[in-house]
Amino acid sequence: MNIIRLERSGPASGSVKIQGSKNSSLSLMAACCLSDAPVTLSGIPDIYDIRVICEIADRIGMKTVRHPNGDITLDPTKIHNADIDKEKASSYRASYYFVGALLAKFGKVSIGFPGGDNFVSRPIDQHVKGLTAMGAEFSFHEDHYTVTAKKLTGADIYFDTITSGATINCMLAAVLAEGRTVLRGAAKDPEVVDTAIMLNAFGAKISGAGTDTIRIDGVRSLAGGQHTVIPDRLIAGAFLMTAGITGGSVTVTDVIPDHLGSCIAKLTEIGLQFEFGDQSITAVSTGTLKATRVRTAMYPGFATDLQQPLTALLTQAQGRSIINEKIYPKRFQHVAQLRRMGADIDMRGSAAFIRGGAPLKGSWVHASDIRAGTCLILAGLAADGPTHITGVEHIERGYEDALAAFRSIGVRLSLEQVDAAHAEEKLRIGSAKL
Ligand SMILES: CC(=O)N[C@H]1[C@@H](OP(=O)(O)OP(=O)(O)OC[C@H]2O[C@@H](n3ccc(=O)[nH]c3=O)[C@H](O)[C@@H]2O)O[C@H](CO)[C@@H](O)[C@@H]1O
Ligand SMILES: C=C(OP(=O)(O)O)C(=O)O
Repeated sequence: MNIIRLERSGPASGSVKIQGSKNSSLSLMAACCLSDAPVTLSGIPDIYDIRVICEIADRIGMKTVRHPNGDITLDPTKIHNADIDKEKASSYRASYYFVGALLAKFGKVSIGFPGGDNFVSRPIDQHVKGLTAMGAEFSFHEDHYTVTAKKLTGADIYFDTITSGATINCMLAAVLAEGRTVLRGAAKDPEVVDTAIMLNAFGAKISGAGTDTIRIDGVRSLAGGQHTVIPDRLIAGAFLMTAGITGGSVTVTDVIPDHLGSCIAKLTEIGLQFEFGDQSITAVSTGTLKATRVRTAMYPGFATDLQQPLTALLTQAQGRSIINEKIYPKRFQHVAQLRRMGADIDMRGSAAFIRGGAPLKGSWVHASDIRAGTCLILAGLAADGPTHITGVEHIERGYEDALAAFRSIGVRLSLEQVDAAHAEEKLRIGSAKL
């Protein structure tokens, strides 16, 4: 099996070109099914979830071609069924977008349950509620679910909670539905806006994306075209934090600075300084960090996907920090791993109390999901001795080439092959010491 080995590398220094957004790409790729002509997408990262989508697309008849310049062309003109491979659908989270994207055209979608990072509970009741209001019927089976709709009709939908997934899924379904759909309490995330911009360019009638009320007037068909995905604000945020934990200077390029507002505000409270270009942000840190309090929230609040790398950063901040995880109250799998490295963190319900300044020591640790992986890389940069991270496949779900990106700012890390039994033994010894 592969592991990442890294060690303290001094102040990070240099610049990183930020890849296209994973979460937006997942939505855009599925949204292409709505079109009646080929679509070319630029900036789609070459990551596990995208490769799975290409395989799913291939099986339903949507040919995808990755060009030498990295663009992907998807041809939805020959889609012949909406029977989505169960296992592939369950190997990543956002497979549910195929429901919204195929329901109007086929009247029935069969698909595996969503997978992806597991934070104990990730319900889809708001997807069910929204699509049901538009005329869909769900039926749940052991390893898959089916959604049928004789006709999709516009509806007034009040979400019970703010969800980017259900907002996008209902928006996709509404594009070819009959009449007007109004989504109230909609998510304002940049990924929602990116999807709406692309669909509008192809002929959809969506207004209000980026606010909490989105109106969609159904159209008969969409022409294809070209679209460039937005940059990955979550990867960019984690690189800014790398400057903080190493006392260095890191520039992220090809970003949209506005998408990182709450992250930058929080890092400023902690003591980082920033310079902005039109499409770049430089974070500078002396390495002296102040404790803070943070509550995760939906956009434009502090993103839950940045909570894990922030936890690593706060283990090195002077004083007591409190992180309150409001989106996924149990998203703290990384805490046990940080404790193994010497971090002083108490958990009370959905809050982590971090006494900053405890020295970290390199250890064997497991990345249970993408952002836990980023968190452990950051912690490893503040630790004495080498850190060995297992669960590399989770990190690879989010990063096109995490090693190259971290190396470009001077981080010393490598991918090593080890015997799985050896890694398990090392992790077992580490947890027995806790
Ligand atoms: C592929 C993708 O884009 N993943 C992101 C997306 O996940 P995902 O789209 O799954 O997350 P949502 O925005 O839907 O979830 C936000 C909140 O709504 C709740 N909820 C969601 C749906 C539902 O039907 N019922 C319900 O109660 C969730 O439990 C959570 O508390 O947004 C999350 C929150 O920003 C991020 O962590 C993920 O990286
Ligand atoms: C939770 C995440 O992804 P997903 O929703 O795809 O599991 C993430 O990107 O941090």
